[in-house]
Amino acid sequence: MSPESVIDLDRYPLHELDSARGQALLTFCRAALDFEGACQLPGFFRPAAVEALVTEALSKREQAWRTDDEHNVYFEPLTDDDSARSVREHTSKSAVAWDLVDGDSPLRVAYEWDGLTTFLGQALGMESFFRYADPLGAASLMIFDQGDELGWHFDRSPFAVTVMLQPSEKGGEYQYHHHLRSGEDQNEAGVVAALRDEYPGRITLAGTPGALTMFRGQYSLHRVTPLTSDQTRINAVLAYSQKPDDTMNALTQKLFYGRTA
Ligand SMILES: O=C(O)CCC(=O)C(=O)O
Ligand SMILES: [Fe+2]
Repeated sequence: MSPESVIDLDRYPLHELDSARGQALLTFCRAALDFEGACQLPGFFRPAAVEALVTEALSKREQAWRTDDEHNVYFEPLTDDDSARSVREHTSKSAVAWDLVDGDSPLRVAYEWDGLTTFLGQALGMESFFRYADPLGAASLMIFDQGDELGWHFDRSPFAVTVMLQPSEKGGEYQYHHHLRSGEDQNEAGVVAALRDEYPGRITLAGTPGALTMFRGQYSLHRVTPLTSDQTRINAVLAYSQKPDDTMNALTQKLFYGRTA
């Protein structure tokens, strides 16, 4: 399978980034990321690839690692005062690790193509940008069932990349508050207000099948709302690092995938 059969290069010319359309695409992505902290490209994966990946994810359900945890927005120890650290969030989902993804999976074909890595690094404005070398966490398939959600949180990584494969019917939406904090200002009052649904400017992104989303989740508080109907939400999470050959530590592997590798 070729990258071209997975990614719609007719619409998104990743193989010709120097062309006028390629440059316009990069300008569009950078502007969207600056403007609202996220850039969504609908129809990025072709329908046949999306369909194959939904089948693949569901066929690996038994091997997926199920997480069901309480945490705060910082993934730091919960406190019992009235700070943002004390607010309990819930996250549950099932993750199919990278080493379980098929050799000829459309996800592997896309992720391992340098053309995609180069494009994402340039769109996200990163001077150094590498595929993650982790055998479990490089690219994963995430499965959300009824009641599953990702509680409000800030990411550790400055950027994240996902591809929607099967949206949920009800709930399962990506919501965020753009730039709620910064490197200099934690804006704890704003965080507490957002957690109480009392902060303006909440943005909701509903992904369509095949849509690629880049977002900056380190300063934007975000979540995936609980799924309230039984249609499974499935997406792929593509991980990258600013360092070459970067991996997770064993503890993080255990937390996300239930094992080390
Ligand atoms: O599933 C999503 O749309 C968001 C994923 C996310 O926020 C994360 O993996 O930290
Ligand atoms: Fe996140």
